[in-house]
Amino acid sequence: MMTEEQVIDILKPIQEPFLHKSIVEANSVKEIRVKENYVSLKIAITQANSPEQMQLQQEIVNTLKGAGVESVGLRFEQRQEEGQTQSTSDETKSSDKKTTFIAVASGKGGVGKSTVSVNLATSLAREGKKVGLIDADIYGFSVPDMMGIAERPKVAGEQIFPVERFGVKVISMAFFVEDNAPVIWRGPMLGKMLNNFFNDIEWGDIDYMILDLPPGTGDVALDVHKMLPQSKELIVTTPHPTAAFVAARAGAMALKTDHDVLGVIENMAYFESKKTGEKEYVFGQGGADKLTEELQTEVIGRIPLGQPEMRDDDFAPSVYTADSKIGKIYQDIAKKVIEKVEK
Ligand SMILES: Nc1ncnc2c1ncn2[C@@H]1O[C@H](COP(=O)(O)OP(=O)(O)OP(=O)(O)O)[C@@H](O)[C@H]1O
Repeated sequence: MMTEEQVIDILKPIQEPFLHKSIVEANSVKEIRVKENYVSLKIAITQANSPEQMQLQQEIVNTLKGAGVESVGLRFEQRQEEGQTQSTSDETKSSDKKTTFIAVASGKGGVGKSTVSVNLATSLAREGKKVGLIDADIYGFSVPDMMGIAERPKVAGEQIFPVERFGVKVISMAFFVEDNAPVIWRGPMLGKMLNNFFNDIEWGDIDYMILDLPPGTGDVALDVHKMLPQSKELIVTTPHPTAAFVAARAGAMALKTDHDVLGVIENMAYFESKKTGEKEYVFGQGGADKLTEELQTEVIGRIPLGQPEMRDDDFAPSVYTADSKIGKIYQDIAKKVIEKVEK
């Protein structure tokens, strides 16, 4: 049987991922228990529930097993400044109390719901918020491509860690299907999958959880409403009166299920000439105003037509940079959302 001192010796070469010194030297090993061929450890890490924690976990397990330990039990906790530690083992999931859920909905496809979800999430993160984004558009998931996400979530045992991009933690159905195969699921399966997105992912602390809903008022939208009675709704429409008319149905569903409608975002609201600054209302005018009247809410922002700049160094085809004109409009939208939620 191994002694505690021997375990410490074995752990010495392993680095604390954030402090760049050994976990032993950094006093990260808080508890050691050895019972026959079983070693149980409690480790304090600078950033609990991070991908680094997962790598450290693997390294510790592999190292101990390499030294002949048969089974390893590991618990992590958040490292505290004053040498005090607080267990986070029960807090790995997002704590619902603090998290504001915002479902982004539209009456029909193609109005820019996913583009708005992605840019709202990124802008909230730019405001310093902890943001999660669930691509709940499980039939037509597009968020990873839009944000230029190539990697897949890290998995450790039963834990799944969302992929982080521009400070936003992202989970999409795209991560779980092979080769972009279409998802053909029936209603009950969809609800189950959404449930998994909420409960089986290690979100950590989240201030704002954005949900990119499928277009329309189908099963998934309804499931989200049932599952998250507290979620707030943001409705995306184009300025065309017909689009707004269809969007009103999505809004009506939110209201019927007692959900708070935060407001309306009018996307593709106008085209602004770079030369003259003149605005052309390509898709008509008045749709969002009509919708807000109907839903007794307000227009949170109007986004003109325009594609994000293409950047080779940080490819994300649908994310507007912070200093671009549309990026700034999204920043104002994020500020307004924060003000409305936190006032
Ligand atoms: N303001 C805009 N200016 C120019 N193009 C835009 C704008 N907003 C969105 N688009 C483009 O319109 C297309 C549809 O956008 P997006 O996928 O976000 O819509 P959606 O409502 O989520 O669609 P679906 O419901 O089919 O997933 C995309 O190609 C997107 O790049």
